[in-house]
Amino acid sequence: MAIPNVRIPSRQLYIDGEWREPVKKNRIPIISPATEEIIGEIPAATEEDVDIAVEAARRALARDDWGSTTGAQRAKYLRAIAAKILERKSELAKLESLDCGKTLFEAAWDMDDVAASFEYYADLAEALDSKRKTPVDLHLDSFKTYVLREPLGVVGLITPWNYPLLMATWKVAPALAAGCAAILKPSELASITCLELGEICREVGLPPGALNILTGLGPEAGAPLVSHPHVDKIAFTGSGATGVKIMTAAAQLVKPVTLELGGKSPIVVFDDIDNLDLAVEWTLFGCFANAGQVCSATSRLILQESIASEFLERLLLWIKNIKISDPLEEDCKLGPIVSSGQYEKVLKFISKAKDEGATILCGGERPQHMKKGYYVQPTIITDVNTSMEIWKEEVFGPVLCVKTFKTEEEAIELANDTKYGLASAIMSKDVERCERFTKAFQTGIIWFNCSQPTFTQLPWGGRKRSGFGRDLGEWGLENYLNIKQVTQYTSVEPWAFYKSPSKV
Ligand SMILES: NC(=O)C1=CN([C@@H]2O[C@H](COP(=O)(O)OP(=O)(O)OC[C@H]3O[C@@H](n4cnc5c(N)ncnc54)[C@H](O)[C@@H]3O)[C@@H](O)[C@H]2O)C=CC1
Ligand SMILES: NCCCC(=O)O
Ligand code: NA
Repeated sequence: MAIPNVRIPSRQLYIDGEWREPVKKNRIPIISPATEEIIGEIPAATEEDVDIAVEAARRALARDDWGSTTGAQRAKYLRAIAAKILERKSELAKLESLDCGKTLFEAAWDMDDVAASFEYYADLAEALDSKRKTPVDLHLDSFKTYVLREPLGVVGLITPWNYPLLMATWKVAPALAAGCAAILKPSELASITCLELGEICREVGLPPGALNILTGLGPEAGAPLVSHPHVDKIAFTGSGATGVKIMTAAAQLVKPVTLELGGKSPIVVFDDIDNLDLAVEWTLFGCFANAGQVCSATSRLILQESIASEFLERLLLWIKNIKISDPLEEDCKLGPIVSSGQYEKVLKFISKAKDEGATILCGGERPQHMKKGYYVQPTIITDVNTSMEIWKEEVFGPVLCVKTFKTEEEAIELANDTKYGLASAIMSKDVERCERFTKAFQTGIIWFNCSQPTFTQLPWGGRKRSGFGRDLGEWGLENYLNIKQVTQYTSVEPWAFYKSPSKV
């Protein structure tokens, strides 16, 4: 096994610009998904710590060094954070790989994306200065009006373990760019790099309380954040079940939420593709990258019948080349699932598919050569029907299920046959057909002739049970802004709605 030359820092909660022991002094072990060993621990926040962090955030907003900053001033902090991420890229990538099991290559990719997101929102923070106050011309002599874009306030950011620092960044960077004070609650399954973000913020001198990081369990640290009366908004990425709990709790206070809740996304492959291998590779990447633990994973392959057997044969050949190993090993292309709970859940999905009559074309078990760790072979499931659980539910593992179609109408019907609506992909050389599918797909993200490439500038989010609201791009920034209209009466004439007593 590769021995990582990286030390896991021992950290406390990051509150008010300082490391602070949780009030109840609880800690949670970090379990390596590759070895099943305990490799460290993280602090476990509870309601008491949430209260302290919320107060620190409120004080930051009330202080000039954060609450009265211009976008350009905040951009300097964001750029300094980006620079530190890049400086520590190799160490952070290793920490993330150790923590959640993603391959070192993908973790390094993510760190580049993290730095790029901070840079991107630094640009948007600067641009915000000229858009902060926008006059609206009513073409009236007696009124002058304008619209202000202001920071929304204290925001709670609750994030998952599949892209630990990147998912946090998609929320932290725009929240800070907007001028909010934020409380980040990363997943208890992968918090190491999010705590390092705290250290980076301390080093770059981010004003105390602007960002607070509370690690801990969902019900203990996440739920009190959602129900806290002084948290003005919750932005969440994670499971549908938790999304429902968050929306229900937030509704009691009429608190706005944005929810990114994953999916069961289709990839539709037509027989007119010029290059079979190209389509095969995108199909694999779309479902097996990050061991399939991707909210937008295209985990339903909808394949034109005329090329089905040839396509599946090619898939099987390509799968043989996927190196399954410790994620820190060079060229590893498939690491373990994040935790024993998630591992068991993935295997249960596979065995239920078998019980329901589907065929496991390949994979379906732990790889023989991996004696320890939560590894699952890349798995392809055929003979699937639309009432099976494997067709309907998000697996969040390296499991692809396949159905064939004859006509375009049938393909669209199968693609949209899901309660989710995050992403869809189509592989075809017919541009007009791709455009017809763009209109027909009931999702927020559409890929043509690829699956998964994600760019900071573009909106990210879904519809149906995949949630609502958008991360990334300018839409990501809007999440953290309050829109305030100001209407000024400029006439010297009385309004004259009531009869003036002076005229009686
Ligand atoms: N949309 C996405 O990107 C993700 C989807 N998932 C889906 O969720 C399934 C389960 O994964 P989990 O880790 O259990 O996801 P989860 O939704 O429980 O966890 C996500 C975050 O929510 C927090 N949380 C949990 N309960 C909470 C509560 N009552 N109030 C406030 N915050 C709470 C967690 O601590 C974590 O920070 C996966 O199998 C997958 O299907 C998981 C991770 C990411
Ligand atoms: N490529 C980023 C995917 C993000 C997500 O799983 O939520
Ligand atoms: Na972990």
